[in-house]
Amino acid sequence: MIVTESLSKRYPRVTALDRLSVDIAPGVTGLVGANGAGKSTLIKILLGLAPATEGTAHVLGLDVTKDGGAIRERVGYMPEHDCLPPDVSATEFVVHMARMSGLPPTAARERTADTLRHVGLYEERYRPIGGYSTGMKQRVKLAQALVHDPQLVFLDEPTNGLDPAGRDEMLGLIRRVHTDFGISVLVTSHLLGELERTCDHVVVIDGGKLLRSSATDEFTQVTTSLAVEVTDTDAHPDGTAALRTALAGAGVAVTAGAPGSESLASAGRLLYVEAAGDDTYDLVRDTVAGLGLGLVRMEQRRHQIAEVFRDADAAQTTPAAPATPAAPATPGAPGAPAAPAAPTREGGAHDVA
Ligand SMILES: Nc1ncnc2c1ncn2[C@@H]1O[C@H](COP(=O)(O)OP(=O)(O)OP(=O)(O)O)[C@@H](O)[C@H]1O
Repeated sequence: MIVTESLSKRYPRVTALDRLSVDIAPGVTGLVGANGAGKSTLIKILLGLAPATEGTAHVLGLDVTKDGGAIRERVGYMPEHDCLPPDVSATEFVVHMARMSGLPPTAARERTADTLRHVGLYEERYRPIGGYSTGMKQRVKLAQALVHDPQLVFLDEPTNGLDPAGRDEMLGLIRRVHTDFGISVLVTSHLLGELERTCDHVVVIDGGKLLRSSATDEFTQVTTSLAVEVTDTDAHPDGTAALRTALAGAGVAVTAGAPGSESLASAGRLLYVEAAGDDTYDLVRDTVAGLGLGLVRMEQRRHQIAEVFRDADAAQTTPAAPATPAAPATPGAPGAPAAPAAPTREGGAHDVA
C-alpha cells in the first residue's frame, strides 16, 4: 500500500526524514515516534502535499511526486491540528467535504449521515462544531476523512487531547474502520501502548530514521522471564521481598519493578524471574511453598513495544542525557519493567500509555 525508498526531507535547520525505507501492507499500521520524529512530515509527503528532498514514495502504486491528486482521491486524511470551522454543523461540514471529493449532492448527504452515525455523532451533528468537546471534534475529523469511501486513511494523532475513555473509544472506532469497511489505516501516535492494542503492524521512527518495522505480535513475543506474584503472611508481611531474597539466595536472577501491561492493583508486587528452563518453575513453586506464601500467579511475560524504545535509548544514552526514571534500563534485561523511556531527542520524551 505504501512503499518508500531512502526518503529524506531536509529543512534548513533540521532533517525531518532521513533515508526512510518502509513497505506497508494493507491492514491497520501504527506509525510511532516521539514529538518531532517526522510522522506528520511523512504523511504530508505521502499525500503529495510536500515534496521530499530525495528518495521515492508510492501510495497505492501511485507516485507521490506526480500523482498527488489521484492519491488524495483514494486516501482520506485526518490532520493533527484543529482545522474545523466553528460556526457550521458537523453535517454541513462533512457534506461540504464529500462534495469537494466529487460526490453528487444526494450521495454526499447520505454518506455524511452514515459516516457521522458510524463515528458516534447523532443529534448533535446539527449543532455548530464550535460547541463540541474535543472527542466530538476528533470524530468529525475522522468522519470527513472517511466520507468519500477511501481505500486508505492517514490518521495523524487521532487520540490527542482525549481522556482515557475517549481514547479507548477512538481506538475501537479506528479498528472498526478496517474490520467493518475494509479501509486500511496508517495511524500515528506517540503513545506506545495504544498502538500495541490497535495495530497489526507497527513502524517506529526516531529522528526521521527507521528504528523498526514489524508485526505487532513480533514486538510482543513471549520472553524467557516469568512474572510472579505472591501473597503476604503474618510471618512475611512483605511476601514479595521475602521471595525475592530467597530466590536471589538460590542464584536466580530476579528483578522487581512497576509492571507495564499488568493491572495497577499488582503494581510493585510483581517479581520478574529469569527462567533458565522448567526447573525454574519448580524452584519458584518450592520456594513460595517453603516460605508459606500463597502463589497468586506465575506466568510468562510478553515484551511490550515500549521496550524497543527503552533498548534503543539505552544504547544511545549519553552522560548529558536527562535522568531516566528510577527503573533500571539495562538493554535486553528480560525482567526490566516497561518504564517510560528516556527522551531520545531534545524535548522529545516518549509517553507510555
Ligand atoms: N515546515 C517546516 N519547516 C521547518 N521545520 C519543520 C517543518 N515541518 C516540520 N519541521 C521539523 O521537522 C521535524 C519533524 O516534524 P514532524 O511534524 O514531522 O514531527 P512529528 O513526528 O509529526 O511530531 P508532532 O507530533 O510533534 O507533529 C521537527 O523537528 C519539526 O520541527
